[in-house]
Amino acid sequence: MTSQTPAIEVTNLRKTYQRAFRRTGNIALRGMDLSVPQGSAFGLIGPNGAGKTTFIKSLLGIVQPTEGTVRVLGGTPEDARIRARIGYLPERLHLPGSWTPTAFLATVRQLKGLKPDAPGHLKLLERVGLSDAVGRKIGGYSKGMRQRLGLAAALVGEPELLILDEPTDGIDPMGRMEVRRILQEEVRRGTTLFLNSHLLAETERVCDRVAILADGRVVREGRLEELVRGGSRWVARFAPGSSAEALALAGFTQARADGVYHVEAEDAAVLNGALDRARAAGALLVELRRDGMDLESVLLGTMGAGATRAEVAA
Ligand SMILES: Nc1ncnc2c1ncn2[C@@H]1O[C@H](COP(=O)(O)OP(=O)(O)OP(=O)(O)O)[C@@H](O)[C@H]1O
Repeated sequence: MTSQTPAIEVTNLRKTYQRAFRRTGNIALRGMDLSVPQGSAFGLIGPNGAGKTTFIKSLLGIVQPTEGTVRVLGGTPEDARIRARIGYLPERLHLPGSWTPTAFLATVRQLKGLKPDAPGHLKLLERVGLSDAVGRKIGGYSKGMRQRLGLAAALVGEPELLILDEPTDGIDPMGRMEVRRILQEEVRRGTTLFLNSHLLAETERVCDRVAILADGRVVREGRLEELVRGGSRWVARFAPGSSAEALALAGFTQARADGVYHVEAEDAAVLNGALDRARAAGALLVELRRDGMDLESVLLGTMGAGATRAEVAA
């Protein structure tokens, strides 16, 4: 695998779940194409039933595609050596209740064909906030604690690719922040992150690329900043007393009475030119931001007017 090889590459991926005693099956993926660059933090979003979990399971060889090709880390999901380089947190975790977390992590490590590393497991448990629960049986863990242990298991062996299906499900807001920090650390280490989360704010904070899956197809894909960018419009707020006429001459259009203006600028030079003219006319800039959308609005816009916020956030 060279540095140019995508971490994940699927072409024309189709999956139909056959149903017993029925002629037609459930179509989950209808010809999905996707390329995830190495080292990226990639978010998959889409409404319920779009095919996200089916896609993730296809990446791991858990679901057999009906048609199409899947390449992961330059190989196939069926190859055990490839799977050993992937850390996976499934949507529904099945953990052995009578085991201790260290015994569980040791087994995960063994299944990956790696040498034992008991001190490394204690560090991992500390990293996911479970140091106080090391001696307890997993059966007594809360939902959030189980999820944290699942994340620790996914991190065993410093994987090159982390595939996480709803990683913060059941985790409290403080815990979510800690998980986000861990994911960001992993991406800085060079790991490729593939995240399926219904918490769009989480995807927005962690990911640099996003794909929208709807009805088994990728309907939009790109850099997060490009998807959420509302074109070349900026929002500027000026201190009270700034002259509206001078600001209009500098290229700013008044948006609200409290000093909020819009300005069109396709690049930094144009933006700074407008700001220089405003300042030269005595206006004091208080706040400046791109007039962008959040990921929820992007998803709503992509899904069409019929989609509701509840549907897209589900
Ligand atoms: N084991 C299965 N047998 C039959 N149909 C299935 C199976 N798993 C998923 N499906 C169907 O495939 C479609 C896609 O489901 P999938 O779970 O991949 O979607 P999803 O985007 O992950 O949904 P959610 O956001 O609700 O978790 C749905 O219509 C679902 O009913």
